[in-house]
Amino acid sequence: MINANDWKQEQEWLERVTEQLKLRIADMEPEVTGLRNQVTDIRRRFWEEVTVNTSTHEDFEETFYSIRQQEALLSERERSHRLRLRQWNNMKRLLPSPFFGRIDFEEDGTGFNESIYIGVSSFAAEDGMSFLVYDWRTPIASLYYDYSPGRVAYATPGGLLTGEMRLKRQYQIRDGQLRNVFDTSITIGDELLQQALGQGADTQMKSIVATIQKEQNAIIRDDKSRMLIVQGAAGSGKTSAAMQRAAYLLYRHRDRLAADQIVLFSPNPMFNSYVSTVLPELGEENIQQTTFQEYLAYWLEPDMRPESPFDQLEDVLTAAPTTENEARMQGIRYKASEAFLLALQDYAAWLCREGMRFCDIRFRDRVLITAQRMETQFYSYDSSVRLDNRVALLKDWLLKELKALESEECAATWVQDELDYLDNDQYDEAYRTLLKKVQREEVVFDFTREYVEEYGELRGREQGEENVFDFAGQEEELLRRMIVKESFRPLRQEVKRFKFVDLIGLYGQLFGEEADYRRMTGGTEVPEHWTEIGRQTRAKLERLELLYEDATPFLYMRELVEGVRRNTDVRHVFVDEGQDYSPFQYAFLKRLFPRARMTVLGDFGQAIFVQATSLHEEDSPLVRLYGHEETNLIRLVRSYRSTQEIVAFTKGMLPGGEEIVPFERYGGKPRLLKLGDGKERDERIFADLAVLQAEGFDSIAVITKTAAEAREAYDALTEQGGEALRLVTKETLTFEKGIAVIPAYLAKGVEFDAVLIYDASAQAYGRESERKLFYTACTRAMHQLRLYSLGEVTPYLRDLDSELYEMENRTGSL
Ligand SMILES: Nc1ncnc2c1ncn2[C@@H]1O[C@H](COP(=O)(O)OP(=O)(O)OP(=O)(O)O)[C@@H](O)[C@H]1O
Repeated sequence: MINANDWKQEQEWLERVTEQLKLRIADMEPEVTGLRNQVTDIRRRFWEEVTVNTSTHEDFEETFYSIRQQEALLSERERSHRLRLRQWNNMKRLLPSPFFGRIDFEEDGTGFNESIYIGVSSFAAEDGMSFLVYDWRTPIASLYYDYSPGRVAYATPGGLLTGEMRLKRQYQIRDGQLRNVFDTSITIGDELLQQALGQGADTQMKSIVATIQKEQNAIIRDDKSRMLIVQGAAGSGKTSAAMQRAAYLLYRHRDRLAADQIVLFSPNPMFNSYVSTVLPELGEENIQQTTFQEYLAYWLEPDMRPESPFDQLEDVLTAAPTTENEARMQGIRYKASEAFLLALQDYAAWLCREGMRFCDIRFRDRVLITAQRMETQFYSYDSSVRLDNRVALLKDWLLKELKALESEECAATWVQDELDYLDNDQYDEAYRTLLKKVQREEVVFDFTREYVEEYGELRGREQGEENVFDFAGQEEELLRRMIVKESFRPLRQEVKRFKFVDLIGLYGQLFGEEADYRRMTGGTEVPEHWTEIGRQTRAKLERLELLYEDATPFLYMRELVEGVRRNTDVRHVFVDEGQDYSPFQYAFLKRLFPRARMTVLGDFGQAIFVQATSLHEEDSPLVRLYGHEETNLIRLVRSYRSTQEIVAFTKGMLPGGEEIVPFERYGGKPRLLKLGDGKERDERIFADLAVLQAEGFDSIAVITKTAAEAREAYDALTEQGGEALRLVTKETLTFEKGIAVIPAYLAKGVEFDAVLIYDASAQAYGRESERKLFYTACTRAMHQLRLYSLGEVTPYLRDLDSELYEMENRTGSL
């Protein structure tokens, strides 16, 4: 705390800033409202203000300019309104807590010591010459996060500025009232951080701008790397850093970066809702949020059904040790690897020589163009032309062929049958609608104009002049063409969408005999259990299903064949829980977003999927993706989420966990309860839930291993009388307070006041491969962790110092 005099001065400064804010908010209100009204007014009267006359060329030109002028006026007002509204909203956001930090800084050579107050946005003095509050994202504010008092330096667009920091101070201001002031020397206020972390879990992630730590600041402000990789322990603030980084980037590049040019890949839909308020809280629009699964579904044909990653994981978790399951595991690993990516590239090269597969083009139960003809045509092209370009040539050829076939088809008997169905009214109706379309210049198909022109002309002649030729014959001919053209339309569209390529056949053909696979992919190494992997893959493909591990390679192969689809608008791709993506998926993302920088945040300690990617190795596929030069690898080892006791317990079960440093915040030790049977366990959990709620813990999770177990636990606890329980499934979209029953893999990325591990027995968590899943579940706890075990306890706790937790046996004694 500071002395009384300082306190008084700070109080006065706060009052001054608050008063200024209030004045400016009131002053600006009429301007903001005025601009909004003007915009509405211009929109409403847009056409009244425009002179529309298209009689002559000059009139037309005048009309054109008049519309352009009106448009320019509207967009100028809209821009001013947006700008002023933003300033106004920023001031309103500042009002309850105008600043949270201050540094006193004397820049070398100036002899002038300036007090810099830092808040969630900038607030300029009325003269516009100085700032009463600096936005936390300004270059000078980085001093606050990076240094303690003493010699300091910060980067500006004009170069490095050095000087002396004489003071660093933190404030707690609530509802405009000064509550606390701390002078800090080393890191940013342990006091503030203590208070922030001591609070209960929330259904929405909070912004951390007042307490960003130095190593997190490096992530937030990294503006140079093409690839930024953050390996951080559970609860080390990776997601928090990612969200503040988005806010920082939007601020720094406001003139050229919009919120929808940043995409965040989240672990599940519920997580999207959890982080969705951070940016609006910071005065920024939300960035695009999606899951990889959503992205796959978007790119795949609607009739393909990709498996969800959670179903894949469930299969892995519940798999008995059979050859079939072992093969699936091998398949997942292999299909996630760089080796498979390279194999597919080799496969594309092989397809240039042989093996392409096409689908017959069928029409009314007949084959119009056979796959065999396409193949012959395809391999007649110059062999130096790339695969996708050759496929494009074939597409053009097919469209031409279809045109010729279409003409021939006019004579077919089915066309006559259709013609017979048209009665006179339909003839006339068709004529009238077509005529209207032409008059409105909304000609949809080429034939319409042709038909209407000729038909109209014929009618004119019929009515006025002598009928010199066979009118009925001509009309029938036109209608025949119209009918055939309409029926061929879907064929043309399918050709344009490359439906003539048998993608499923192409992918399936890879998974045949081992020797064939080697031949097609240039001698690639083949994983163990190849025959079984192939059988499983093809069985799914036959049902138009794709295993999760196949979805990305399948899309990748499609791109090799049909050409790359790219999103060049997106400038930043953030991948949270980055350890859960395969090297293959990263390579795919890189191709998909060629103009984007990538930020990958994750924790290899929480790598629960078989296809996990290491984030911390200097020479991982992830580092190789953009190369060492363009990659920055940051490690976070300080964990903020859980109490010291919970971190000490959880890190003990993780190989390499010793390096994790807990933040000094204390609560009770984790409790391990050994119980006799399921009923006893459920009764005990039920009672514990009541106690925890009575102690004020609002957000509690009963974490299970699988979805089926979550359902069981939910039913059992509901039977005990628990009414307010919520079962979380992979479809759950929102994160809510109360008691959640949730499988561990869906609890990724989120946190709870108290966590109860439903089954911590060796039977549930016995395999080494599930250690990280167990660790992930336990690290969701902020304040309290309880583990319930029927029979033998999971071996992950075997080597733990028994001092790290409290053990309770059946009788309830410790
Ligand atoms: N600098 C900070 N100031 C205040 N709170 C922080 C800070 N850094 C992290 N936290 C808090 O720590 C908790 C964990 O943060 P976050 O969820 O970002 O961690 P994470 O590394 O993404 O965790 P995990 O990998 O386990 O999901 C959150 O409650 C967050 O608000």
